[in-house]
Amino acid sequence: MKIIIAPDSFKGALTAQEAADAIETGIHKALPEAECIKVPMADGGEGTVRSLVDATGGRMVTVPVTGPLGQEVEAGYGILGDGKTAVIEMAAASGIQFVDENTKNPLVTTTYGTGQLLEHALDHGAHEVIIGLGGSATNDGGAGMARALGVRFLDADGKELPYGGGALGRLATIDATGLDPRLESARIRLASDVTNPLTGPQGASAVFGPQKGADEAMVRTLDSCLAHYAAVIREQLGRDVEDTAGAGAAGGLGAGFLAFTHAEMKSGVQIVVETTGLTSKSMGADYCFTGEGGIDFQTKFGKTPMGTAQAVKAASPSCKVVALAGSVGDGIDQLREVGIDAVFGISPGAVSLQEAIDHTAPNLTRVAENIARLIS
Ligand SMILES: O=C(O)[C@H](O)CO
Repeated sequence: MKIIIAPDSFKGALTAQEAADAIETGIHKALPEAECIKVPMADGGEGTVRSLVDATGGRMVTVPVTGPLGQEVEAGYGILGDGKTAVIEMAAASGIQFVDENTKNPLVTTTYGTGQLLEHALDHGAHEVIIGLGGSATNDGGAGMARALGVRFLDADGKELPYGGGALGRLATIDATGLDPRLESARIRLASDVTNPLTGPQGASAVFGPQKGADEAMVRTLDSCLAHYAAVIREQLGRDVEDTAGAGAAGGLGAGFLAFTHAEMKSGVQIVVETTGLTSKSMGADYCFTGEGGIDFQTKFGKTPMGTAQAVKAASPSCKVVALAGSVGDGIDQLREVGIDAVFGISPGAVSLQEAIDHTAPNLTRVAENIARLIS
């Protein structure tokens, strides 16, 4: 019997690799002969770098870069097992965790450090880069990222603008002549956590600005700065990035990548499926065990268990897909439509969140073993 084990991480408890190990232990207690193939998964959100590094036998690299407030921070990214693909989560360099209640200020925060990570990856031989967008402290449209890669953003007097989305209203000229030429040929795939446009009521500033410290007046300022930025990009670079789905991700970093590189925007789980080779590994599979910390109807909008189920069933239509979750929310019946045949909560009873987190591995093992006993 061939069983694919392809969970996401269980946030705060286990990496995807650790979750897969715990599930495998349970299955082997009941089905010692089963051929288990472990594929740590992710959907582009937090944990994606770790899962892809683990799934491909890659390695982590840590680099000092400029944090969102201009401070030095240590940021990690992954080089995958093929040695030529880098995976960067923008939040590692420019994330919300680097600011606090007193310092968060999306008028001034910058994605410069994300650009430095990308440059470091190119310097170390990456030809393909996967960038996870989301969890940012920034609202600068990716101008900081582009600046780190050689673009100059000038005001009407020809002076370089300071960091931050609040300065973009004064943008007069984009000088992209110094843009790193390696970006011409690098394949960049953006794994976005949202599909919002750059500006407007559904845009980066209106929807995500408040969580980064913007009040109503600041949201209006930031939104008009990004609209002006998009207009200058349109005029001077001939690219229209304002309304593209995902352009508003990570404070408009999506738009920055679309404006200054040949990046393609894709669903995060799709990128992970492609990179791990999940579909080909699933040929002839009888069962698939997937899972995530929390599962509910939203899982069908592109989260890991859904993307996993679709990839596995594309390879083996008769494969049964079982999802294990720390918490099971409303509407899980809807998940059958997207290929998840059954969902099991792993908690043994009413316990505190901390207890549930602490016991995630043995709980996964116990439930996987019991399901495997039914199968056997
Ligand atoms: O970083 C952000 O702005 C949100 O996570 C949406 O991408």
